[in-house]
Amino acid sequence: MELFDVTIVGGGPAGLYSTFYSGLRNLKTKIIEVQPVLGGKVNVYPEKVVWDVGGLPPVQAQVFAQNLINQAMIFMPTVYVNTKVEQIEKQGDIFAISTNSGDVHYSKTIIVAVGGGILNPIKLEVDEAEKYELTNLHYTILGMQRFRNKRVLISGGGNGAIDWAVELLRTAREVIVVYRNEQLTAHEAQVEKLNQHRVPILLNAEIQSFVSGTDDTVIEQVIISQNGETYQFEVDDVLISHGYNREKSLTFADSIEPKRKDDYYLVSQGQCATSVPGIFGAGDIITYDDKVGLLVGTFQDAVLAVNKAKMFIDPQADQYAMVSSHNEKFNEMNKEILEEVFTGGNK
Ligand SMILES: Cc1cc2nc3c(=O)[nH]c(=O)nc-3n(C[C@H](O)[C@H](O)[C@H](O)COP(=O)(O)OP(=O)(O)OC[C@H]3O[C@@H](n4cnc5c(N)ncnc54)[C@H](O)[C@@H]3O)c2cc1C
Repeated sequence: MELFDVTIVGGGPAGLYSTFYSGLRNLKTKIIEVQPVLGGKVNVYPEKVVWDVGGLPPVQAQVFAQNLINQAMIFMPTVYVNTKVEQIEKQGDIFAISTNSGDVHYSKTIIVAVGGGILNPIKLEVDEAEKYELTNLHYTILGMQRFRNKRVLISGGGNGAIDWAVELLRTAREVIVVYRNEQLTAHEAQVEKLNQHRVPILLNAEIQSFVSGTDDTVIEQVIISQNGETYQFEVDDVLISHGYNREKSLTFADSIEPKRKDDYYLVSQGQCATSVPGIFGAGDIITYDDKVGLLVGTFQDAVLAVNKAKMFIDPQADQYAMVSSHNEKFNEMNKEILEEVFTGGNK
């Protein structure tokens, strides 16, 4: 049995930064992620530009995710992907973490960083919709180029849908928004951008069916119903942004008390601590007063959670890590980086 100091469940921004910080604090670290790739929710918006992380120039989300992964790997943690944590139980002083592959991982502490859980897009309930998923019916956008000069119909009126509509204005020939409610619920400023570009927005409207062309798997027309009338739109692509269902797969065994009724959450106890000594939380999964559910919030949580884990294992430990400029761990790497700066890469 290999025992780790810290096991981080979830490889999104909170889990990745926890991994880095845990290494910085000399903790033997493991990270477990259910998806085949690390990065968490940031992988849902790879081409979006992220502006609101301090000290970082505006950066495409996919580059940002890769930077986070690179940083997390600096202290060579043990990494499991394609691995779903199913249950956590207490065995004496340590935790046993069971996964879908049947393996059990052992750890002195755990940082739960599962964000919104395992997210699956809410699918469209229209006859035979699945058959178009391999061609021009999308639930997320992995690259803008595909939509260059295309006519794209978007179904949805929340932040996700409207953010995509605004992004698509840069590449698509035409964007049409269809939403079943009376009013869009997205941020006003984004809606205003659509209005400025005179994007047709059909409210009280929903997709009723699709009409394929000669290729039976390609949508050529979308039939929309609105206030008892039906309308037909020629399209190149259809994007459905109706939100996500959260798979509540992670449970806590009876050896772990107290937990909330739905068996998914531990009772939170202020910032990043849970009611269970040795289990901490970071990122979107945890709540506390004035919690910031953004990337910057995940970093603060990660630092707090790791520091608490460190002090749980060693109550005499410093409360937080030495600042990076004084940290001996970076001495060698600093030399390389500075040499590169001074020589402009020409050694
Ligand atoms: C469209 C969109 C745009 C956004 N834009 C911005 C922005 O511009 N700026 C900003 O600051 N924030 C933005 N955010 C918010 C930001 O992405 C989140 O705050 C951040 O991703 C939360 O990180 P997290 O690590 O807590 O959770 P997540 O990113 O959700 O990561 C959690 C990870 O845990 C994994 N997981 C879940 N359950 C298990 C399990 N049982 N076993 C193993 N792994 C599991 C999941 O697969 C996932 O990879 C945006 C969010 C969205 C949806």
